[in-house]
Amino acid sequence: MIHVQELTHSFKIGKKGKERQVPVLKGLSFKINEGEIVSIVGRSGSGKSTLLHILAGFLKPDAGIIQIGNARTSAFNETESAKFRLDHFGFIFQNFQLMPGLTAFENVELPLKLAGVTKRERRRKVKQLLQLVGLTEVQDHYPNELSGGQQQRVSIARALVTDPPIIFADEPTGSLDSETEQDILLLIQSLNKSRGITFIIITHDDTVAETADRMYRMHDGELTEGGVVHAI
Ligand SMILES: Nc1ncnc2c1ncn2[C@@H]1O[C@H](COP(=O)(O)OP(=O)(O)OP(=O)(O)O)[C@@H](O)[C@H]1O
Repeated sequence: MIHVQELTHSFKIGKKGKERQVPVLKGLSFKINEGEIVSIVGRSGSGKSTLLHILAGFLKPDAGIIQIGNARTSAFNETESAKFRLDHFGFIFQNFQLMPGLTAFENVELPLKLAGVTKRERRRKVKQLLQLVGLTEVQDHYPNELSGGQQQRVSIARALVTDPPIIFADEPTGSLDSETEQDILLLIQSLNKSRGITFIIITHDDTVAETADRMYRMHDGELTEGGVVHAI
């Protein structure tokens, strides 16, 4: 369970001597249950990325409490945040963020290599995940030899390889056509069901957001649960 209370954050902008504080998160309180798919939807500039960076421990909030399971992560220092992130979070990005010089297999293997897992165990795990996401046939291809949907599958397998209980998906279908988008959203749903992984999907797209179990709308630094659609 992720429990966020009264989270606030602002950025300082403007020239030196003329800076002003711009509030970006204005006292957010919400919960995300274990094993849920939750979407956070909002227009560009509404504060979604800032919220993701804070939840994942890349950025310290000005104030507020974040509790993840038994951990009060908002009180962590940078080292504690980094360790917690490695153990608990996986990430999927709009532009996949694959290493261009590594094959699909090697991209998925990399986090295990960095964690010092034996070669034998790495092979077993990577093969199992590539099969799960339907990429066994193209495991020796480099990212530029794969379609967008296949690249996103590689990045999903890479996010899963360390068995994190929570995966942050930042515009996971933003670079995909609508058919491939459906495939990836179905894959997320099936991984959520089969492995109980919590997914937090950040998106500006209502259609994507509505595929989640629950949806929060971010508007002007505030969060409301449900599908209140604001005029564009
Ligand atoms: N490092 C920063 N310094 C100053 N202002 C920032 C910084 N990062 C973000 N902002 C501002 O905070 C607000 C929220 O930005 P954020 O990136 O969180 O929005 P978003 O909803 O993720 O947008 P997008 O969908 O375009 O990524 C914006 O007005 C942005 O200009």
